[in-house]
Amino acid sequence: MPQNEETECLAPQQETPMQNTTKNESSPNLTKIKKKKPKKKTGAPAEPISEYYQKALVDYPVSLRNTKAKGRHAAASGPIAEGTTVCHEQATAFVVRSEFIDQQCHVCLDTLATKLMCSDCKKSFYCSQACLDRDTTHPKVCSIISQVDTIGRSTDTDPDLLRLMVLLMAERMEEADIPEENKTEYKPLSQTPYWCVEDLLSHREHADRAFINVLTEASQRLVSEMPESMAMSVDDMVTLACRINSNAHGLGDNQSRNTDVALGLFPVGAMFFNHACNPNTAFVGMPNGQLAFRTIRPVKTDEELTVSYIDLYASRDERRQDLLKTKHFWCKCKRCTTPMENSVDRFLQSVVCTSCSKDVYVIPPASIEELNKGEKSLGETWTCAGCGHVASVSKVNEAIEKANASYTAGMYALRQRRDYRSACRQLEPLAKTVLPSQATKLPAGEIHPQNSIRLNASIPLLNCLRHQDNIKGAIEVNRTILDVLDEHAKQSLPDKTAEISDFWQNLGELCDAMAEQCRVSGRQPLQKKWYKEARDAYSQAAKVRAVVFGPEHPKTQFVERCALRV
Ligand SMILES: C[S@@+](CC[C@H](N)C(=O)[O-])C[C@H]1O[C@@H](n2cnc3c(N)ncnc32)[C@H](O)[C@@H]1O
Repeated sequence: MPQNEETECLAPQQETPMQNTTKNESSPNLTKIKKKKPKKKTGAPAEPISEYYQKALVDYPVSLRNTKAKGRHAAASGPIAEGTTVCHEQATAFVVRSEFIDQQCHVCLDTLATKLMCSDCKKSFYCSQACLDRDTTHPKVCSIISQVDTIGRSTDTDPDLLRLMVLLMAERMEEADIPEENKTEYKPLSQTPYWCVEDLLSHREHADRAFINVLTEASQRLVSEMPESMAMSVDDMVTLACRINSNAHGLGDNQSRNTDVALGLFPVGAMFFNHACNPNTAFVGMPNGQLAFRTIRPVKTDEELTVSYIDLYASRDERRQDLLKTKHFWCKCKRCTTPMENSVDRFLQSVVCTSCSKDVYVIPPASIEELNKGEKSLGETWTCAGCGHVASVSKVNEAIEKANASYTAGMYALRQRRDYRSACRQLEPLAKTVLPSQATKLPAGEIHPQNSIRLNASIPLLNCLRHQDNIKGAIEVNRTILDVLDEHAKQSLPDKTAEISDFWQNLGELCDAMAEQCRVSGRQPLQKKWYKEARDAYSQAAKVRAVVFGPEHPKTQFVERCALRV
């Protein structure tokens, strides 16, 4: 059922004008009139869920709901153990991102050893004749795809978005002949039909004017390359692009770390899995353009199944800004509504108290208006959540500004000058830290060990150290990252995520490399020690991946094989 986007979206921008209207209407007379209480959003059902979606999820322990308070969402129909698949879907369409276009198979997403390339557009790549034969859509869109990069460049539009639009329009064309009554038919793991895409929220009303303008131009150009049977109105194409922006999911490759190598539209998952900043479910890319939603913790009956659309370890202000900008809503999940002084969020953006050296000064979160304007008032003083010590904002902020300056300088050295030494000098002090579980007192007046800037600095630092062949240094940073993620998990954030498994795999590879160095230099006892460390790290990666991705997933099996090999 198409949704009413105005009532469905819980975006704050819509609430603000409504409040203003009430204010403007108040006149002296109104004091005599009883003010109507604003209607509270309740758990009452909104529109019923279409039969197709019920069938698509009938084999999973979920109940599909549509309430005024939460919109369409999935809840647990009974208690669910961690590591349970709660939705598994074949994309209506997906594309390999431009950056990886000749590195992954466009059908199964395997990393390409041998490459079969479409000789006409030179934009479509396959690992085997079997995959090439399975791609029955490509011949219909090949000539349009060959124009996408040129159109993207000249209109300043993302070519990946344009390619996905073209593939979706080809799917729409294929469906034109299916009788209406057959449209609710569902075959397990068959591609979700295009008509479901039209049920998705578009948030077009919130889209940037400049984005709509460039898309209008790009759509006009694309449509001129298409046969009439595939074309749709430019206006509908712009709405389709907005739907993709609000609902598409990234897909990782089949073997390695969590890089998004592809982008797909999965209407069932996108429609029923809302966001929470401390989710109980993760979405994971599967081979062949499929997406699975799997629980990462035990879930109680009736609990909503939620995923995170954004970086879990970003500060509250950063997460809110990201969600407002990209998804157009103000998150009201438990993590976001717990007072700062009781929430893990206070550590992600603050400085260790100079009086107790245990807790941090609470930095009040920004308001919607401040985030929309990009300006935040800091106030005069901040208070420590642990001992109540009051500090002047300028003092606390000095440490934050210093850390930000080091981070910016490090990233500039890395990205603009490829100066790995200088990048390391700037980033290293941010990455090194004493953790709360390892000391009774933390370094007073410094950014907290869990401050998000430390994680942001540690990841590029790891790459710099690897680049300089400083494997020992990289192992130390990798271990600190895992310890910081463990601290977060102790304060209720998930302890099993794709990122955590990636850092265990990374540690395994680094220890493996150390063992190899010892083998070459004939240091046998050390070689043994490093192999054991590598084995342990790969086994940890496998344990986490068995929950997040499932035991059958190629990524889980890959690290299991690594653990057996070393
Ligand atoms: C991928 S869709 C999620 C599915 C959505 N419930 C639907 O009915 O189509 C993303 C959009 O859902 C809404 N949404 C998701 N999580 C939300 C949350 N925690 N609070 C408010 N709105 C949310 C926002 O409008 C967001 O842009």
